Amino acid sequence: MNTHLNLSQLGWRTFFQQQVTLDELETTLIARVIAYHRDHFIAQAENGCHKVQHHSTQSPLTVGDWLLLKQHEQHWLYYRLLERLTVLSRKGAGSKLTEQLIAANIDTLFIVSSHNKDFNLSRFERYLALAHQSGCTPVVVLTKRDQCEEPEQHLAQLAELDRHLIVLSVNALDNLSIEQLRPWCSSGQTVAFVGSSGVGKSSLVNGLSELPVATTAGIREDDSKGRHTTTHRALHVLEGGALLLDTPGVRELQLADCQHGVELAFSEISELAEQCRFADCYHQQEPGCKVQQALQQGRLTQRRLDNYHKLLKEQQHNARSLAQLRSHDRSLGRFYRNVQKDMRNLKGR
Ligand SMILES: Nc1nc2c(ncn2[C@@H]2O[C@H](COP(=O)(O)OP(=O)(O)OP(=O)(O)O)[C@@H](O)[C@H]2O)c(=O)[nH]1
Ligand SMILES: [Zn+2]
Repeated sequence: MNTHLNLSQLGWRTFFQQQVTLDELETTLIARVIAYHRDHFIAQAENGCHKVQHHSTQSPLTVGDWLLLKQHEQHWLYYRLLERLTVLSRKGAGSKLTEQLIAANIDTLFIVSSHNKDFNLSRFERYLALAHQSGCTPVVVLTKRDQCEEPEQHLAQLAELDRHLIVLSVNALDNLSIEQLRPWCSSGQTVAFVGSSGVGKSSLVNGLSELPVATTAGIREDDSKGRHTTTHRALHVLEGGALLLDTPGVRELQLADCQHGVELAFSEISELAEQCRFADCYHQQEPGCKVQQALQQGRLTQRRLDNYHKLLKEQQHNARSLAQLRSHDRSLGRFYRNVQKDMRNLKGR
């Protein structure tokens, strides 16, 4: 990344500015996290990149976060995290339930799928719920238009899902075709791409970049022994000035604490459900169920209703497990504090 980006090119805007006091403006450095590691991160400020130590006791950070840093001798120290405009998170990998921050302050989430067997409405619904929950604007990009006989069919199905949804249909290998993505890629905007393997995400990214992203991906930094090491950079500048947020692992998205996002992604079902006779209607056999009525009248498909129930169930399961985990963490924290207090009391005796 060009080390001479100014704050607005890095995505700075009024929402963040309003959180900084006059005193902080004078005494701290504003920076954005562009790469993240277990015990330190790389933050980019107007005066260049800085390696900053981070401890597990400090609030968790993720790529895209805005921070205030304070100088101490030769080092920059993490001082304060600014409130996020959007945050993308997911359930932790494997059976261990933790909430993982994927990225923060993304403006546009490009949901990529191809115009072929990968095209799957339920998968779109999952991604849309996630985008809505995070606060990012979802833009669906259908690739491989050149290999599809009837791309219009897919467009019609997506319009049925949500007629306000922005859907672009492209040949990712044709630079003229991917110009359609440009309106979301201007300077100061932060974008990310999600979608299954092989749908054309890299092709899109490379088509939108001045340089192949792979060649710009390394950051050289000096480790504690003065050796040069290279780390993966998660924010890249696209042609036109947008920042591309690219981290591994966004592909196996699961829902966590995402009921609001599911309700937004299935807004017509939520609206119907509000009119059901019973407030706790399961939309199965209950009399006066507006959802079942819409199904029978062909205004709603069984597939969509099933996926709505499936995603809600999945997110409820995750949310419950997360709540248990948090309460466990809290009681563990209390236990440690009590032990520390006891030790102090013992020593003080
Ligand atoms: N004809 C055609 N081929 C495409 C298009 N988009 C991608 N491809 C091809 O599909 C293959 C996969 O594309 P990638 O861009 O690597 O897909 P990806 O989503 O980045 O895949 P992962 O890196 O596995 O996540 C490549 O051989 C591309 O050349 C398209 O719109 N039209
Ligand atoms: Zn009902």
